[in-house]
Amino acid sequence: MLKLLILDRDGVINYDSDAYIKSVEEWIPLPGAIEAIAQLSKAGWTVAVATNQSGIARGYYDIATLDAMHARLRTLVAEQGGEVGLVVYCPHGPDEGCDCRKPKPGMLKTIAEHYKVPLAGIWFVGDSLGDLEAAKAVDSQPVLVKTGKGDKTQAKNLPVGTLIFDDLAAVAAELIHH
Ligand SMILES: O=P(O)(O)OC[C@@H](O)[C@H]1O[C@@H](OP(=O)(O)O)[C@@H](O)[C@@H](O)[C@@H]1O
Ligand SMILES: [Mg+2]
Ligand SMILES: [Zn+2]
Repeated sequence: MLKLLILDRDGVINYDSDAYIKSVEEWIPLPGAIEAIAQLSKAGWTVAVATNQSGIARGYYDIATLDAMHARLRTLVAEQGGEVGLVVYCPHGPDEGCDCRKPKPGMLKTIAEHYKVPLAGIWFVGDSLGDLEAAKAVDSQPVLVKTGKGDKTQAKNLPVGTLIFDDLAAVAAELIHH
């Protein structure tokens, strides 16, 4: 069976900002995150991404810029000998009532359907409560990292069973070495 790991983007792979990540220049990997994805990939994991990007709906940046950020992610991981799987984003605003914006699980379902694997038990790594709730909604495993908004999120009422790690590197170490 495919070893699938799903990651949130901002605050997990790259630094987040309350001013949104609006350009490739603002898209800066967190320490160890690129290496973690490459190591997971080389260890046989398929690493997919599910990210809210309401900045598109808000007009802060366009799809071409978003694609350039994701091309950069792929390039950096490839330089470490790994690869990034499907990247799914929700470009909608909070008031559009779409099915893909977390905490709705639509993006997780899209990824699972793409790879033809069940979502039950799949680890979804995020820094926001909405990430964890999206996981819980489809019986995936909510995993919180303390990077990005994770420190603040940890103080909230987390879904039962949420696993907590310092950062993506710690998640990768757990999955690769256990
Ligand atoms: O963490 P992921 O899902 O990869 O992306 C989060 C971003 O889309 C942005 O999400 C926004 O929330 P609103 O969309 O404005 O509620 C804010 O939290 C921003 O700080 C953040 O950069
Ligand atoms: Mg995030
Ligand atoms: Zn959406």
